[in-house]
Amino acid sequence: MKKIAILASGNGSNAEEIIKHFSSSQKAEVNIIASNKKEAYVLERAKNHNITHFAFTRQEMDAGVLEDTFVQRKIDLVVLAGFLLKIPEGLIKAYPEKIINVHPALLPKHGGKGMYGMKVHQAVKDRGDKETGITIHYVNEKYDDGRIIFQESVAVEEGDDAVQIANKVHALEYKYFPKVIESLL
Ligand SMILES: Nc1nc2c(c(=O)[nH]1)N[C@@H](CN(C=O)c1ccc(C(=O)N[C@@H](CCC(=O)O)C(=O)O)cc1)CN2
Ligand SMILES: NCC(=O)N[C@@H]1O[C@H](COP(=O)([O-])[O-])[C@@H](O)[C@H]1O
Repeated sequence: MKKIAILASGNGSNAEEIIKHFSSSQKAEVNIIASNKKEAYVLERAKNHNITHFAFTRQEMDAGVLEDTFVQRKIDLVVLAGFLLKIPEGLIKAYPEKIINVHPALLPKHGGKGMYGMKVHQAVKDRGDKETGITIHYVNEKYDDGRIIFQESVAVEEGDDAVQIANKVHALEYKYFPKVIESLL
């Protein structure tokens, strides 16, 4: 049974879709969920699904709590699902090409420091892009710079506001992220 760890900083709707996708799988399980925000709703979702979960501070992350925990639990794949801190070198070294992230745009467009959540969708709107989408990529030491694994696009229509764009992107995430994760295990 392959073991998945999820890192998230907020609501956790992607985490929930991943949990549901693997809930009856013989191949893999969501083994642990962790957040840098003790009040993040993703931790409530983990609790509701009886999945081990914990909160950590930036200092604890920089001291190696994530790689220590994940190596001890024999985690096979680390999944970033709305995680908003930079993954430190220690975790990347411990999990080379084993940390993946979903970005809510078609990288290299609208990526990098400061580009997360609604900020991304507002940028798509402000730029007047005719399409947006999702990018699933390996995580390296820079933001949104790792090797791209998968992209899917969706049209941005004239009257779409940032929230409507976000909803379209979320639909793509829920449809494809769990399947791409499964394909990597
Ligand atoms: N080493 C890496 N760490 C992370 C990556 C990555 O590619 N390499 N991806 C991000 C996820 N992400 C985009 O997909 C992303 C998340 C957050 C930011 C950002 O600018 N964060 C702010 C802090 C926000 C906060 O504390 O609430 C910042 O760094 O100032 C950019 C991109 C996850 N980690
Ligand atoms: N740059 C990183 C970034 O913006 N990630 C985005 O945060 C959202 C988290 O939603 P969720 O907590 O409901 O899954 C997702 O749309 C994800 O693509």
